[in-house]
Amino acid sequence: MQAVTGEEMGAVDRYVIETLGYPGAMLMENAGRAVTERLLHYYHTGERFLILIGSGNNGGDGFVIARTLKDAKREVHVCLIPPEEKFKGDAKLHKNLYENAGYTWTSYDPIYFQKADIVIDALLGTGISGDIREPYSNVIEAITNAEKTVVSVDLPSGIPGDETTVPEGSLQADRTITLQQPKLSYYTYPARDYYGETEVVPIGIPPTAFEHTVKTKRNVWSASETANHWQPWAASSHKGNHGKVGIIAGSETMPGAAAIAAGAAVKSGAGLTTIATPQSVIPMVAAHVPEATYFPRENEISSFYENKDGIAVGPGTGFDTDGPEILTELIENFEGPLVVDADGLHQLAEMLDRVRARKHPLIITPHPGEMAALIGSSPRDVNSRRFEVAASFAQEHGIYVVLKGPYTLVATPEGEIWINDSGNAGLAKGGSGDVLTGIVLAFVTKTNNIQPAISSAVYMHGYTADYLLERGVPMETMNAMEMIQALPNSFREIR
Ligand SMILES: NC(=O)C1=CN([C@@H]2O[C@H](COP(=O)(O)OP(=O)(O)OC[C@H]3O[C@@H](n4cnc5c(N)ncnc54)[C@H](O)[C@@H]3O)[C@@H](O)[C@H]2O)[C@@H](O)CC1
Ligand SMILES: [K+]
Repeated sequence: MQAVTGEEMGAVDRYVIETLGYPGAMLMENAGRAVTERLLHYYHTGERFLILIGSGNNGGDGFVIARTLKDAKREVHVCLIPPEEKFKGDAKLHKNLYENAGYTWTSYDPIYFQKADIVIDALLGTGISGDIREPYSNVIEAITNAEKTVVSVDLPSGIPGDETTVPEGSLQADRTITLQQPKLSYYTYPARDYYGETEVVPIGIPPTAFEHTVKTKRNVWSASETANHWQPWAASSHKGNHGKVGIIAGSETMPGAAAIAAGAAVKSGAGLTTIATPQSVIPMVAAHVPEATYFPRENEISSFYENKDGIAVGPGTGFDTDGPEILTELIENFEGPLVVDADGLHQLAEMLDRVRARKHPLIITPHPGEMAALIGSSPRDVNSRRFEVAASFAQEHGIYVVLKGPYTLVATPEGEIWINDSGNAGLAKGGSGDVLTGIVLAFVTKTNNIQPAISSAVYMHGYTADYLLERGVPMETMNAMEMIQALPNSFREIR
């Protein structure tokens, strides 16, 4: 499913209307009917509806919803927020149809909240710009104070379609029925919290309209995509087929990161895993990952990477003195997929010219803080424009960016984005990133199809946390070792 900004949705609408000849009023009819169908599905025990209508096309949808609910003999009161002469175009047409059907409305008065069970928010849609102005800010405050169930049409009023900060006083919906495509704001926080339960309903716009108008591809990657891209093991395979991976990880103060990343790689299908870590750390890590072989990091690193099919570098390395040289050498000379995480990312900012010159896949897995350090900005800035930051950094440097967080984004060198929809807050703790690095490394090794491999790894990482949560493991106690142990179960369910 493709996610769009408000502006892109507007361009799609214009294309459908002007180039394909669909009447705008028909799309509005489809939109309103699709919402009514869902409302009748959820609320079928005599609930009373109050529909609040704004002056734009979101309000126009409101008139269709009102008419079709009344046709279905439901109890509905309709309040217009702006004066009636403000309605134009398709919204005005549907206001007329509503009236011609013999149905009535009143001006807005908060008294009507008293006789309502469900408030339908058809105030503001993707046409919002800037802070919420009167009279809408007042009405939204009154909705909040009324403490009724709120269902928003397309998006909660105030929240824009694109990713940005949330305007103060935006409406908190219990449920949102989004029209045709999910909007970017749905995949960004804190905007996501305002949507409540959300579903997307089709309104009859054909795929060709998106192909012709939306330049940036941003698609959701979920269980079905992961299953479709699963690489089954052939019966005749041997350990060399599944990739020889190398993990440069761990240090005296952070040995666990090596054990976790390598443990995850071993359980995610890597054929042979070798860990490069300081000599003194090897016995501790080996006690946890007996399947791996070991390489003292003090040795010449070229003999470590030369025969590998994929390398990950960074978890818990601390990387003090030898870090930059190792990373530079890998970027310049290692010919397989190279995954750079954690401490490796701290050095990468100084090597971006080398990164751009690299011919082989480079995958970085920053959290917003690490991403901010790479672009010389703040985590707050990154979080307010995750899509833009991930896509432009990936494109500019010709790499794959895995920008972690809720709805982890995978951006490709072409600037396409894949939005991951698995995972929960149990992942927001130390060690979880090391698990992801191990799974990503195992999946990207021995394939030429890098983006599906990364997205599948990200999906499985999140899904494994969901699997644990569903089986009663509290988010607070979820840890990296449990995640690794649960991989066989979550793999079995998805592949
Ligand atoms: N053909 C189309 O374009 C379709 C549009 N649809 C609906 O139309 C919506 C978009 O319609 P519009 O582009 O008319 O815009 P909206 O209906 O979202 O809002 C536009 C209105 O909001 C006011 N406004 C904008 N920013 C404001 C602010 N900060 N504070 C207070 N008021 C503000 C404007 O003055 C204008 O009256 C979609 O969200 C969807 O619900 C659907 O009917 C499907 C078809
Ligand atoms: K709305």
